[in-house]
Amino acid sequence: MPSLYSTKMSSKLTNVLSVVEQLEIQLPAGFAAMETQVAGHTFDAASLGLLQDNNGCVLKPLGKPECGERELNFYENLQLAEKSEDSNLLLPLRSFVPKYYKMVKLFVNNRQHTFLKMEDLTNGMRKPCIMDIKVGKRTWDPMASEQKRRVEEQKYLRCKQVLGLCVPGFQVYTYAVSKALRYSKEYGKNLDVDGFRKTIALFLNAQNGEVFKPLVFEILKQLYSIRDWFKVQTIYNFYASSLLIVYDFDYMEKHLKQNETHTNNGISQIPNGNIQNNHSTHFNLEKCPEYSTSIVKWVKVKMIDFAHVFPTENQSLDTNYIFGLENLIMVFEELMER
Ligand SMILES: Nc1ncnc2c1ncn2[C@@H]1O[C@H](COP(=O)(O)OP(=O)(O)OP(=O)(O)O)[C@@H](O)[C@H]1O
Ligand SMILES: O=P(O)(O)O[C@@H]1[C@@H](O)[C@H](OP(=O)(O)O)[C@@H](OP(=O)(O)O)[C@H](O)[C@H]1OP(=O)(O)O
Repeated sequence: MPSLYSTKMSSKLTNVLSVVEQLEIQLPAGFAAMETQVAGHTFDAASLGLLQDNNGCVLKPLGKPECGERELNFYENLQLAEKSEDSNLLLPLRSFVPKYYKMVKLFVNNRQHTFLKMEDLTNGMRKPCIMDIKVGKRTWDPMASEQKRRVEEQKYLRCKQVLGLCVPGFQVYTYAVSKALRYSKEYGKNLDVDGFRKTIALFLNAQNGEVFKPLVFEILKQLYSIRDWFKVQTIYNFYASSLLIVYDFDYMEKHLKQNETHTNNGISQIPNGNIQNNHSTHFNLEKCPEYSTSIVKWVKVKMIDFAHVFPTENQSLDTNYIFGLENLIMVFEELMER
């Protein structure tokens, strides 16, 4: 069962802060535990979670030394993309990841920790629906121990081994209740392929099987751009990296109400794409100008978590990531077809 998070900022903060308080974690003034973190390492005896500041930024702790260093290098390389011999590939990659500002040192519990300061993808959203989707059948990196490989290969089995995708966490606002429903990794670990599809529909607030197509359309548009990049890049292998999909339910609700009178509750049809032989259709986005509205501002698809990114060995495509990404695109395309 999901847990309920209040819509009110203050009580949501209280919810999360209580964990911090219980563990007696002291945070620097102006920072709080990130209230919209849906997956990943959180505050407990062994690790730190993400923080947020008052200026629309999140701070991700570096975590285990080897992971932290890899993620820091990844972002700093991107910052220097103009000077790189791979600038033609690195510059577009920048637009697929959160804006990175700098590395900062902060005291937590009187101990200094290093954080990566970056754009909060949920900033400005009143009812952020957030899904973390880990991409790839293989979620262990070349340095992983036998034990780590075994553990990774047993997790999210019925979903990850078939689709190359898994859901370590998400939250969604719905028409039914005013609070966000939060689903943990335990929910994700029990999903099979059909469960995954249904979970995507749930995340998109599908009504009687129908989704708000401009939303799916925008998600697909952003996924296609990422796929186009993966079809040419041979620099990196992205192991255990995620796509974070975020949209603002508040905006969608208002948009639907405004358009209720003339677009059948805002859920409209678009020219059919065609899914044959299990190949992705690639909708012709230019043929659907009605969906290219202000929606772009409240829907984001970004790549996150680069703790297990490695240079490719033979300058080959990242087929592990591409496999998962293609399947994700197909799940969204199926929803456009309904
Ligand atoms: N830039 C961002 N903006 C908004 N939310 C973010 C951002 N980066 C991370 N998050 C939130 O934090 C969560 C965890 O992020 P991330 O996967 O980077 O952490 P992690 O601890 O490295 O995860 P893992 O345990 O899988 O290694 C995401 O699911 C998302 O909810
Ligand atoms: O404990 P670690 O070494 O930090 O590895 C975690 C891992 O424990 C965690 O698995 P689990 O808690 O679900 O069993 C992984 O979470 P996922 O469920 O999202 O796969 C983390 O991703 C692991 O962290 P890392 O990716 O840095 O190895």
